[in-house]
Amino acid sequence: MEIRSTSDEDLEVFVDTVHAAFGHFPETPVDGGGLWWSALEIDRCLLALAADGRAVGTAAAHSFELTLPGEALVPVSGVTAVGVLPSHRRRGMLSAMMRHQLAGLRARGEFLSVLLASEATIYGRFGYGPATSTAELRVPRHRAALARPRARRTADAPADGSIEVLRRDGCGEILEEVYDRYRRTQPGALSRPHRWWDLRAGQPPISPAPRYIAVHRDADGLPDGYASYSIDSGTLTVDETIATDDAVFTALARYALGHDLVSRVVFKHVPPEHPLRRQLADLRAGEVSGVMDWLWVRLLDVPGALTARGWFTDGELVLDVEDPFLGEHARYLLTVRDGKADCVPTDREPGLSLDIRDLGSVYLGGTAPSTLVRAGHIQAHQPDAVTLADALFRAERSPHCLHWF
Ligand SMILES: CC(=O)SCCNC(=O)CCNC(=O)[C@H](O)C(C)(C)COP(=O)(O)OP(=O)(O)OC[C@H]1O[C@@H](n2cnc3c(N)ncnc32)[C@H](O)[C@@H]1OP(=O)(O)O
Repeated sequence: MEIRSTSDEDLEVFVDTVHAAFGHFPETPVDGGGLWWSALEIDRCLLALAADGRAVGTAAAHSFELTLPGEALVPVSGVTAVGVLPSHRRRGMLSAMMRHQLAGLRARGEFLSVLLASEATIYGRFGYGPATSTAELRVPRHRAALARPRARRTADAPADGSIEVLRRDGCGEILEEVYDRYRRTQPGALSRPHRWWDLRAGQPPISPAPRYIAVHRDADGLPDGYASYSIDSGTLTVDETIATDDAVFTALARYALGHDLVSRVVFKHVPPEHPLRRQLADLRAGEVSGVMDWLWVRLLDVPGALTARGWFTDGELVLDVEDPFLGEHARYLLTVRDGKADCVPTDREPGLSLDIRDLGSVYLGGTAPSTLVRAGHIQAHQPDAVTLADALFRAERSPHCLHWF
């Protein structure tokens, strides 16, 4: 087997191979664009070739920016389009491509790689851990009243602005600008490169699917949030609600929940613990369903990754980190002072011993280390190390990612 990078002339075979691996036929181009694969960076794609030279496996990487806790923006590779033809599976092709790709990412100086997994059983062995979750919140309209806010200044204070209804086709620049502002302060969010909006490559509201967009504007008329939605058989489905603050989210949710000729509102891609459920007068009216892992994170350089994010509690913790796939094992002293971390090799006794995939899961603050201790995946050598790790790794708010790639 050979693994090689691709160039422009390989695009067709790459796209054909990945579609055959997933068992789909390539979509028909819409106005020359709008296809997921049009956003591929061809020099970042890999083909695995069988002994006879035929392409049998694929993997690709997008160049994104990821927002870490503390509003740190770092480059990451978004691994995607991973596939092996059904005729060539379980012979180690994926493992070989992962090894090749991770080495390449390190050679680029990247310390993090991320992906969305088609199946949750595939990527742990390669050192990826599930770091964010997503869910749908379903609200029947007859139980959609919002409670009166109990705090004086709250997210439910009416946002001082207005909502305008536009069609997707007329407002691409607004969506791009608002999304970009939102993602810079949301831990776990990925950038959406301009090319994606230009090519309409992705899922709604990036893709060409027809959508209405409720655009929220502040008191000065500047867009600061949007909800992209469609209505079918009495269900209003919101693809994504992007808001630069909580009051704007509430205003957009109030708009969706107040829509006439609708019996149910489904908010897709919300964090499972979204405050909107708490804003409903009837706590049981908001049904959280379809909870699933979304962004998987892989650390490629532990000190690089740990010193890049922001921290909110001071402390000192020794982490003993095993990376079975890359055959690495090291012990680090993590020292956090005034929001910044120092991370150096040490031979001190560890507080926690953990697999690199579990470090990926706790890295963005979306999974408490104590949960993985209780699950039997992280070993705690001192009881207070767990309490300290929980305090150290938390983020300013739950990490969340809703970009599909
Ligand atoms: C980020 C993304 O793009 S997600 C998309 C992933 N792709 C798909 O789901 C498309 C359909 N599936 C496929 O193309 C293939 O089955 C792949 C890519 C998932 C696996 O490719 P293979 O070449 O068969 O994997 P490979 O032989 O290297 O297997 C490596 C290990 O993973 C395991 N494994 C592979 N696929 C799966 C799976 N779907 N579920 C559970 N375990 C799996 C193998 O059993 C093997 O385990 P071992 O190391 O304990 O022996």
